[in-house]
Amino acid sequence: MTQPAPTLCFIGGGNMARCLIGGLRQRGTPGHQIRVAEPMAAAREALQTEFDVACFESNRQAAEQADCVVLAVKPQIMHTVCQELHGHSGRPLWVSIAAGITSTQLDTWLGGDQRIVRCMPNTPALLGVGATGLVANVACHEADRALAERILSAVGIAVWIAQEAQMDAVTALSGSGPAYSFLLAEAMQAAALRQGLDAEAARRLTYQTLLGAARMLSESAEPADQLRKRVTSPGGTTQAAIETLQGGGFEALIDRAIAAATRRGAELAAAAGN
Ligand SMILES: NC(=O)C1=CN([C@@H]2O[C@H](COP(=O)(O)OP(=O)(O)OC[C@H]3O[C@@H](n4cnc5c(N)ncnc54)[C@H](OP(=O)(O)O)[C@@H]3O)[C@@H](O)[C@H]2O)C=CC1
Ligand SMILES: O=C(O)[C@@H]1CCC=N1
Repeated sequence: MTQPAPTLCFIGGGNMARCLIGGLRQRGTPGHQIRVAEPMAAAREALQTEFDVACFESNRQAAEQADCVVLAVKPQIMHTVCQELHGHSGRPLWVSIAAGITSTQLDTWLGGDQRIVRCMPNTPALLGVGATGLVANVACHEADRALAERILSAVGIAVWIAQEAQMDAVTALSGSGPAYSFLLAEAMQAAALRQGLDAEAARRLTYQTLLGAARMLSESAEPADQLRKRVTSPGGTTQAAIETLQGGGFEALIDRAIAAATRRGAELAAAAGN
């Protein structure tokens, strides 16, 4: 028997909410099942036009009768927003996408004894190829976990994480991860220009190369290091590039970047208070 479709409410209609809403709409969630609270009138109008969803200025009004409320505001204002939603009568499942903020903080701010799934999606959700890590608090039932997984797996893969303490690392890896790939794309294009390619050729060749590599990673049975070795002819061009990258501390730099992002998650939580 098919389950009845849940009503979702997004608190905050910014970048990440738009990616999730766009991904859900493109994959068949009807607009009338999605409500969005967004303070800016122009942004509400744009959301309504683009996605045919109901938009509200008031967070409480938007959250009314929702089965699941997705908290999609910045970590810095999450405390204030939760206080505003405190006492919500419908006892929805809360799904937070905020970096850093813990389920214990959310539970306290929302009044206690709340069912909360903390998750970390990423922007490729817009195209249905997102990657989300999730963790449920102890108050959640199997049905809550199933609902959260259903929502997030509609826009990509959803991976349950063993311990909430690991969510900052998930944020650093896959939440922020698309930006690392975009930075690589920017750097590759700039370098190609310096080697004499024109901008359009550099752009097209860079994008298709990253797309091809991503598809090989996800569709081939071989791990990344094997795929890399297949490109790297001994004494050839790739080896020259890889040696330059590794000589410059590429792996150590990535390690430090992911560690910095992980730390920043914990700092955001600490700054938000209890
Ligand atoms: N961007 C990303 O790639 C990812 C972001 N996240 C998380 O998603 C959350 C949102 O980030 P992001 O979408 O990038 O940020 P945005 O600033 O784009 O979105 C936040 C939205 O919340 C709105 N807002 C501000 N104040 C309130 C309020 N009091 N009540 C309701 N809505 C409000 C903002 O409106 P206005 O613009 O008018 O202030 C804005 O539209 C963050 O917690 C972030 O950690 C998670 C995964 C990936
Ligand atoms: O940069 C940020 O803090 C958010 C969380 C992950 C991606 N963007």
